[in-house]
Amino acid sequence: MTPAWPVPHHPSPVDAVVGLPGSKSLTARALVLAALADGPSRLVRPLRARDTDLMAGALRALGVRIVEDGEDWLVTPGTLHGPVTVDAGLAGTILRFLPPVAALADGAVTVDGDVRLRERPNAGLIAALRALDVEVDDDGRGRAPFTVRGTGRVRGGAVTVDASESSQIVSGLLLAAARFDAGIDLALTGGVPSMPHVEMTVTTLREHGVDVEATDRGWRVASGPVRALDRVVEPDLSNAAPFLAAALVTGGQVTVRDWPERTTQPGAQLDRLLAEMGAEVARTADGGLRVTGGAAIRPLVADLGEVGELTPVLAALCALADGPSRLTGIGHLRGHETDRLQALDEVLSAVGARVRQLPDGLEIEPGPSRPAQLDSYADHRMVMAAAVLGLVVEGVTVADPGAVTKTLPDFRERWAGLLGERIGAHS
Ligand SMILES: O=C(O)C1=C[C@@H](OP(=O)(O)O)[C@@H](O)[C@H](O)C1
Ligand SMILES: C=C(OP(=O)(O)O)C(=O)O
Repeated sequence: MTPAWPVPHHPSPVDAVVGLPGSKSLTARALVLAALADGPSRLVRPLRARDTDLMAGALRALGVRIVEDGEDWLVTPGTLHGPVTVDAGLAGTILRFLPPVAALADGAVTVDGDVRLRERPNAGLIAALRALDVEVDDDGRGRAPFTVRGTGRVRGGAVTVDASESSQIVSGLLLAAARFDAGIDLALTGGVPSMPHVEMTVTTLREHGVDVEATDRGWRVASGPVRALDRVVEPDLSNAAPFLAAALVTGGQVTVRDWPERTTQPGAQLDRLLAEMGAEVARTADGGLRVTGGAAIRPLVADLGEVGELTPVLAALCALADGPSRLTGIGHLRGHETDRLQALDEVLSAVGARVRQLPDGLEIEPGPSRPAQLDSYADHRMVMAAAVLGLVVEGVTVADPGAVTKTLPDFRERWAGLLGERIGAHS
């Protein structure tokens, strides 16, 4: 447990240009595909944070060579083998991307992690692996800890998958499928959240020369080699959310450097969403995204099913808006790092908003703000949401803010930099 964080109070307009480390989601995919490739790959500026370091550790344990070269990672595939126990921490990307890779290994691979990881839904993935004749020992509900007993090869072929609880179930199967004997013909039984993340998987696979196509009911991946590939990892646009939100909350201006022209990251939708909330959004001549806040924050009525991971910061903005908001399409957030609908209800209510939980979302009505001692819920994005609230709500503290190590270990130093403060002044 890290000591509680008194969140900086800074209602005056911020004016800052920030750069951000690599995308968690792109780093995870790049690592997995480099591990399954036909030669060595270089990852330039991968995210170095708990989720991605644990992913690298898991792949190393399976026989992949991953070494540092300055800020880069050099990945050299090896013969995948067990027996091994993998620490997935609290990472959904490891929980869902690693088991199909483990199925290609020879030997038992046990996946375990934090207490909360053991509650994160995964039944759809385990059922799909079993349908492909992969032996898996689990608690009967598909949750960690479970053991994949690989034989060095996976039959592959047609499989029906329930990915209604997480898009990562689809992504995990597609990422490894080119190495299955018959590839995969994946048909969905129901809906899937976070579609941009599945598109990110498809795009990343194609960049590695994998033949993948959308079908009527899902996706088909042909069996074949995964080409090795050197790649520069884009900055994490979801982690841009709290920094850009600071512009709205304080009526200031924040530019995020190196905003990609084209990307599959869901954070790219921040330009549209923040504009809906009253911000002025523009591209800068040198490739940044500049967000300027106005006199007030407009409420948001939106289906966030495609961009679920943006919800905590957007919900914090809703609590500071000039009218009631309604966020829907995010029932699956109950299975994230914490039950995010419950956590947001508690946090936003504590600072004075009136919150109503819906089966698939939240209604948020701003109220007179009040100081509050908040919890991080071991959730990086809840710490970031609290940081946004604390800019204008005086007296906000967050217990155990170290949760940010999941994707942005130096978040608090960066936040102090945004505000033109030195860390230590407030923490
Ligand atoms: O594939 C990925 O990298 C991710 C997919 C999404 O998962 P869910 O579909 O479970 O929400 C997203 O929320 C998560 O942060 C990252
Ligand atoms: C849901 C998230 O993470 P994970 O990859 O662990 O699912 C997230 O980062 O918001």
